[in-house]
Amino acid sequence: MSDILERLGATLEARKSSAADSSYAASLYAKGLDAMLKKIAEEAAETIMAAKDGDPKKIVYETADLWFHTLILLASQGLGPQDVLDELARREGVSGYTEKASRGKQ
Ligand SMILES: N=c1c2ncn([C@@H]3O[C@H](COP(=O)(O)OP(=O)(O)OP(=O)(O)O)[C@@H](O)[C@H]3O)c2ncn1[C@@H]1O[C@H](COP(=O)(O)O)[C@@H](O)[C@H]1O
Repeated sequence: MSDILERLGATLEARKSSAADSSYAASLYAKGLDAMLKKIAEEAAETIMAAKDGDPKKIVYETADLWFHTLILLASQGLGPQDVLDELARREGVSGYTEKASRGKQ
């Protein structure tokens, strides 16, 4: 896993036991699941708008915000970036068609 994802995942895990007013992540955990999901929806919309604008710097910036907020969601559910990387690794070399078919959705 990339070092930054590993460090950020560990930081976000630690923030789960921090006081709500001590950090941005801690405040979002305290607000609860709906607040986390709302931020993900907002950041996804901002990423889409950046792509529609065709602005590479904005796309990267907004995608970083989106990833960051999904990492908060993962941590809140007892998961971390390694879980997603493991899933991507599992899919390596498996075509979308094969994957869908194996789940009986084709
Ligand atoms: N990578 C990030 C990061 N990316 C985005 N953000 C915050 O996510 C929010 C993004 O929300 P918006 O773009 O909507 O901006 P906003 O209007 O300020 O947000 P709201 O007030 O609407 O929630 C901003 O407050 C950003 O500061 C981040 N906050 C923290 N991190 C990392 O998380 C670590 C822990 O952060 P704390 O929990 O603050 O200690 C830090 O050391 C950083 O490495």
